[in-house]
Amino acid sequence: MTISCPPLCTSLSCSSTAMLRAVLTDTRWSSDQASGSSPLTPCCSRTAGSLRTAVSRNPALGAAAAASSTSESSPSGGSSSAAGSEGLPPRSAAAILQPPLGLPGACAAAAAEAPGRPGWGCPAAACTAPGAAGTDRDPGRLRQGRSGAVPLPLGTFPPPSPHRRGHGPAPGTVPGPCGRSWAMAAGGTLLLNLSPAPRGRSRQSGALKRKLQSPNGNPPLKRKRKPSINTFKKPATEVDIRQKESSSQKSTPKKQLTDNQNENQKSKPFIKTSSLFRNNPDIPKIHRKAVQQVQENVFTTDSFSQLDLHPHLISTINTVLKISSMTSVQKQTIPVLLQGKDALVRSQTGSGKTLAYGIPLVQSLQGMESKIQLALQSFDTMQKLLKPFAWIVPGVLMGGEKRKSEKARLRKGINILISTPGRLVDHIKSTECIHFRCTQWLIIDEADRILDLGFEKDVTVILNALNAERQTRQNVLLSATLTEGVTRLADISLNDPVSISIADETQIRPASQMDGQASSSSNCMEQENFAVPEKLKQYVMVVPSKLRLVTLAAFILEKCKFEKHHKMIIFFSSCEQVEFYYELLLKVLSGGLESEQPEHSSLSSAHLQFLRLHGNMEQEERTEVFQEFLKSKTGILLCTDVAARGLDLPQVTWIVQYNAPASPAEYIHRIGRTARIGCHGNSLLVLAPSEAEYVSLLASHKINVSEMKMEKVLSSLMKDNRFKLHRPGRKQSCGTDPQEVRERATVLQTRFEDHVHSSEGTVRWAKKALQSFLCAYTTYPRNLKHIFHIKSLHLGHLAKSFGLRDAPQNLTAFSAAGSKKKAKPRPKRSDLLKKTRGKHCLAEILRSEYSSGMDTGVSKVKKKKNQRKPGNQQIPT
Ligand SMILES: Nc1ncnc2c1ncn2[C@@H]1O[C@H](COP(=O)(O)OP(=O)(O)OP(=O)(O)O)[C@@H](O)[C@H]1O
Repeated sequence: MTISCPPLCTSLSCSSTAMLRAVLTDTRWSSDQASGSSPLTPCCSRTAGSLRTAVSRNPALGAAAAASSTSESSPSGGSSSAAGSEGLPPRSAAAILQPPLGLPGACAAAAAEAPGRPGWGCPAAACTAPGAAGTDRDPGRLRQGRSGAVPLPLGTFPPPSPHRRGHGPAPGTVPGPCGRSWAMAAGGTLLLNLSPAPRGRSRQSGALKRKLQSPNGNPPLKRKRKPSINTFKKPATEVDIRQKESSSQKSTPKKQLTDNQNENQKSKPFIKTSSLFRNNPDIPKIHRKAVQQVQENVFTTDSFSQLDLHPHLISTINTVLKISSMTSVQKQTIPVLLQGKDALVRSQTGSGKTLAYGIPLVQSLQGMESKIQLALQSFDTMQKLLKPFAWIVPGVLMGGEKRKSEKARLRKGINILISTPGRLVDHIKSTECIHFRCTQWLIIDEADRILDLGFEKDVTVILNALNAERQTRQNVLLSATLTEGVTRLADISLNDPVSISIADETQIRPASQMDGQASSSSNCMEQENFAVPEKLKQYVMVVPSKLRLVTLAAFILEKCKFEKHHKMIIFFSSCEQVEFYYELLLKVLSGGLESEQPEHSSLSSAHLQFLRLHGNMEQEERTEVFQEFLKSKTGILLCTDVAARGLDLPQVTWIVQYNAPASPAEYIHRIGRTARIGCHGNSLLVLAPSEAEYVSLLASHKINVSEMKMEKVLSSLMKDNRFKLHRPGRKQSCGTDPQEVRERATVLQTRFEDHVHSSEGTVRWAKKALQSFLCAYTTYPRNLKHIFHIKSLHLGHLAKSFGLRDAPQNLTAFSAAGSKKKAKPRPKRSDLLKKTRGKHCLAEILRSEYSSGMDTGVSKVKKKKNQRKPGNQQIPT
């Protein structure tokens, strides 16, 4: 989004990964609703106009802006007089709002490409998103706000989806605004929305301690545990495994002499790996009705030269971007925006939405009279698009950079401002020179995400600020999914928008029809159908908790080691899990075990490159990781939902959802990181037996998934002799002998457990990861509680998937924190972790993911690697 600054802002866009791509230009904000089938359907008339007029805004801005515009200089690059102060005609401005992501996707790329441009490039830090704490979910107030003659009340947007989970964003996450040129960050409001204090949950405080409930209604699998680790009844084969492993190690001189780890292991007391394959709940048969998925044609045969664009722009598209024909969403959106209309655009992931608004935006701005010779500072797409139009200056506000330098940039003038909502609001409140008098475009990208993250309050502030200074503006609102909240946002931000939906079939109703009806988000969820890329194959695998870790490991080995040439993203529900599994998989799958099978050096040397990305990482490091994964042809990225939206990562072949997303919409965004722009891709959703019904939920949204069998995945271990159980006299392994597969899985599990139990620190680390998983689990929306209820989890089984041999004893209080308080608080509860702890934990997760970069209370993972090592005391708490 381009924000016109003192000197000049032409367009304003806010986006965060899930950002609101908002390009403010002239006058209005547009929103759409992709209803109906017809692509270009005039939207219902809106009352938003009144909103604009009604906006009151601190006059200070305008005045301040005017005053500030006296600054001089030219942008770093130097060229001319920047917009500065004097005399320079105000630049037109465009603003693009995106959800705060921390990832400067394209931005980072751009930054890298333009090293000489100070202050440019995606400042890593995510924007600050002042908490949306004040969110008002009352739809009635929303209506009032938009029609009234008063400024939009803060937080009157559509009720944020109550199901947003906190992680990931992963609840935190967002990959920052990266994938997209503009982004706005989400704010603290998120916390309130995402952490539905386990209402509706009747939990017994002690339940989590061991077994929360017997899976599938079977008799409790409770096993009595004594203090001794040898209490378990041991399955003969697994005892053997441990012993055999030990003896086989002894028989190999190399191992004894060269591997300290092995030595240490041998000296440890014998600890049995409990059975992985016993006492698991039955894997239910997946019942899913075959549904006809919504398909959208990505490409058209029409070329950009058919459009009335500046010849340099067409030439740039063809030669720099190397694109010749338009995608469907571009074909339908660009002409509408060129006509100066507002639009609400819904099109599937990876279909080219960025250029759908980027091209008309640049076309619009290149004609402006005040052409300031500023060095180009843009990222990726916008930077390339602007190549022939050097006078159009883009800028990014995303946090991660000192406010002072951002202010300096604003003072010099920016034509296209890309910002997260929180960061922009921060500047609106604290930067005197900022003004929106010349803002011609507002682009709100990833609108649904912005609302999910609870940024309605920030968006309201921005709308009021814009409307107070300029009534006319072209507005665009884009999203891959269209929720009730998005249509409400469209209603207040767009002016008589054209609704563009690429799906051949959609049942999304116009906002006008939703009023008074589908008020609950759950209803909305039930009704919305999502378009899935045609060449995306979706799989689901039901895996008992105990086997989750080894199955994931087997899957990674199969795809990334044996099949090779795969690039994989694995989604987790919390930052702590990402850190934990990153270290664990790195150490066990691609670390120190190689020397154990020199005879298989060709296989063992296959390089598994693990990366991780989450909101608790410093922005600078996130950017590095993003860039590394972007350029890599293979690799495994472990991440939270910070990478779920907006990121345009080429050549990703597999998306694994190790923890199920909180909504079908989030599912769509995650899988949308592959099969982009007509390419092939695959996705795998891992579910516990008790979660199998999620498949039906997906089917109700016309999302088809095929079943992948756990046994087949585990059989991949037959290809990796590191996990072979050496039995004297055993014949050469052949095929996929189920017994041997189980043995190998147990050997692998033992390796994981050995690593986790190698020190107190790693055990703590594992418990912490487990704890964060439970915390996240409590935040599934109420309408999904029948599928994801913490009472369905078996803590002992779950512990194994974190490499723990026993269920942690001290999670009761924590788990209670996430549940509804039922009985009277126990005496010392307040001193335990309890509710506040749970909420705090979740809050941290969320905040960290969507931080605008301004908050200070979140503990970030330090860049120094040793600080992240398991066992290190500085593990974030
Ligand atoms: N007309 C086109 N022809 C070929 N490639 C294109 C075209 N338009 C865009 N692309 C490429 O397609 C990829 C995806 O585009 P983009 O990121 O804009 O998708 P999106 O619809 O915004 O996805 P999401 O909803 O997941 O954010 C980008 O790499 C972009 O360069």
